[in-house]
Amino acid sequence: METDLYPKLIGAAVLISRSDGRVHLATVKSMGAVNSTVMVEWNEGTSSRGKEVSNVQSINSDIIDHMNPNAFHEAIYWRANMAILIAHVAFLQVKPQKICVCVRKRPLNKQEVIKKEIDVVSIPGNGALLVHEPKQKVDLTKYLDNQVFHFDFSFNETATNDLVYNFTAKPLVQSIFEGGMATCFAYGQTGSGKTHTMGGDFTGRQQNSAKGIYAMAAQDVFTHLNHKRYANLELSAYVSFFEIYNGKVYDLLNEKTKLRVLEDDRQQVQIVGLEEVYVSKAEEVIKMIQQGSACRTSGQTSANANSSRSHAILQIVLRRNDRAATLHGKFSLVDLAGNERGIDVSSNDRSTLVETAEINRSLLALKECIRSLGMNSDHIPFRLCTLTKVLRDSFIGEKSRTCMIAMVSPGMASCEYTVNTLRYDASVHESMSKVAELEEKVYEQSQVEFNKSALHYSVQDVERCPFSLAL
Ligand SMILES: Nc1ncnc2c1ncn2[C@@H]1O[C@H](COP(=O)(O)OP(=O)(O)OP(=O)(O)O)[C@@H](O)[C@H]1O
Repeated sequence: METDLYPKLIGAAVLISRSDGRVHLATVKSMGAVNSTVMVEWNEGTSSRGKEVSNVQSINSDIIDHMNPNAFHEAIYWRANMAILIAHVAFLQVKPQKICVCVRKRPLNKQEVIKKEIDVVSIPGNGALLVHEPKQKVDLTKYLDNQVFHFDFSFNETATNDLVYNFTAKPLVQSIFEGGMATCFAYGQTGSGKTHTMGGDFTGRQQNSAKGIYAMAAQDVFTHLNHKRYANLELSAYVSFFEIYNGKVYDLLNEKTKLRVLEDDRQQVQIVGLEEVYVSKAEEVIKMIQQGSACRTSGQTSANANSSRSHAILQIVLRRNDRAATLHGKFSLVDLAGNERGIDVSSNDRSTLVETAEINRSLLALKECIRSLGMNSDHIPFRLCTLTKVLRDSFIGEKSRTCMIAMVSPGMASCEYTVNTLRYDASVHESMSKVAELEEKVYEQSQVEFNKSALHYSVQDVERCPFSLAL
């Protein structure tokens, strides 16, 4: 195998299937140049596990170059020559889903640990999540009500932003180059990790914007843009960054100028005067993320001292290099405001309560839109709020792709919110399943042939992963 291809595989997401039927999300950590070995790592419970697979046999450089999840075939074939371990790694065709619904649990934070909060969320893997909700019977005996939720993917507290990105937003980058609209939402209770996931890791109050999904998506957009496959499309990338606060739009790249949202006679929604900046490399986008995040509206809630009280939307827009700069594709990355019940907001101030009511109203409207989409309804209630209005074109059209990542806090004190978030996410997941079933049938006919019986994991899981490894 050509060793210069190794760096391109590092960080790639793999799905590992164990002989006992357990499935784990993993990443390629390193590639050994000497004897063609690959080291993969995954999380099991709270500990991290790794495995070295040796004797990598062949690799198709063209496919690795493209890293196109929609075009993966069995282009890479690795076989481990160990007695107990027979590894079969294959690039498989990843099914481009209309909507992917995932959940991510954050670790207990310092305050929760000091308060000796009990972790009530466990992630057994394979898209499942368990909430152990403490309840009381009428005779006052206490018991744990264990509720199970199922999603496309569930990430535990040890998952990195990289891993979450690989399974959620990364597959959507491709779709905007194919002329589609993609949207990735981070949803959850205030303080559950939405900004951490989208905007980047925090070290104290400092946010590392290069480590968030915004930046990773930008990086991938430039990787695609610079690839020979898309050269003839003659595309350029532009970025806009705005927030929706109390139903009003503010430009985060232009001193928080208040903007108007108008709908033209062709039902195209326009944000009048929104700054759309030409960008030529990911570093420029990272600077804009820092600039925009710094002026986002924040406040204090009972769960987060520095809570974002607005929906922030970063859009990476692809335009053709023609005179009209025709829109080719658009990726909207949305860090939603934290959902919190009005009575739990620490302040009794009327404006804070109005703010909370507005946040919850828009989140409900968003769910309604996604639900209507899931039911293939003729009427999608986009006009319910500003958030759904400005994202109108992200939902419509055959080529639109959406990913919803629900964040949950693990502490017992957050249990009620966690369950609410999961119900919201699960209902989105459920409403899309009818569409998914139909797509599944069509897709199965066009699926590349591979020996399903040799793989222990469910076909559905495999199709969603960039590539897979059976142990
Ligand atoms: N996966 C994680 N690993 C480590 N720390 C995390 C993780 N997720 C969140 N945190 C930490 O938890 C705190 C709150 O996270 P964050 O601000 O991202 O929450 P949020 O959901 O955006 O809240 P809000 O809606 O109030 O803005 C931050 O200090 C962040 O660093």
